[in-house]
Amino acid sequence: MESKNIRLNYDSGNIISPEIHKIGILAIGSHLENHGPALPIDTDAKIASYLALEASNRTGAKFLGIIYAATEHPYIKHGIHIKPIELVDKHLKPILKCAKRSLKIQKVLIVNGHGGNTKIKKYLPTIAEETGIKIKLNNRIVEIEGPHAGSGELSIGLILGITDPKRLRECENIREYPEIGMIGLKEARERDKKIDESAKQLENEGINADPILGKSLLEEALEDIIKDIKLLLDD
Ligand SMILES: Nc1nc(O)c(N)c(N[C@@H]2O[C@H](COP(=O)(O)O)[C@@H](O)[C@H]2O)n1
Ligand SMILES: [Fe+2]
Repeated sequence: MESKNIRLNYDSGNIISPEIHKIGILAIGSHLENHGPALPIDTDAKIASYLALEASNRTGAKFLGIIYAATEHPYIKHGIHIKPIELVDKHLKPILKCAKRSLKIQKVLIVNGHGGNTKIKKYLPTIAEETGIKIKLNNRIVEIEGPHAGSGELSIGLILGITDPKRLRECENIREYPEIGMIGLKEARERDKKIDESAKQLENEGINADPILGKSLLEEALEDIIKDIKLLLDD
């Protein structure tokens, strides 16, 4: 039951401005994607959720949770994904409309933790038009984390507590875990030059899970996310 005559304390707490309550932060990752033996299948969802919640805590913007699906090129066979248009129509648009209706959200920063989701960028103008919400997509962590399920994600996982350090040695077994660095995903490497380069990078450098690297990757991404929140606030 909604009570219209409650005056809410919009200026309370650690917030950058009372106007921040119009801004929502929505995480998107992948919950069903292989990341070798030392990382869970929902690594991308957990990394995106951590970044979205931490940015929300540091700025006061509203944390809107996470989308339950992800998209990917069909030739990258390391998880269960849906088509971009399905992700947009069945998951993204409904949650944005609900945030506007229930929380009076007017602007949303989507924090992405999965490489394949960068493809939703071309749908954002249409979604904004249809929902009346200003939308920005932040891919920073995906841009800087390096090869899939490689040193970057393993290091981030050490900070988040989702990497199993006892299984790091098994990451050398590419036959068993072809998704690591996408080294064993032959078709993906043939179809996408960037993926092939990323695989070669991991083959040359090997795996090195380092909490100092993990912390610096997360802080660099958070800095970029908070910059985007401030741009949305001023827009
Ligand atoms: N080029 C490219 N296309 C995709 O569709 C991808 N999923 C990726 N992934 C790259 O691998 C790293 C981690 O990926 P996830 O976040 O685990 O999907 C990162 O460097 C991505 O750019 N790359
Ligand atoms: Fe990942």
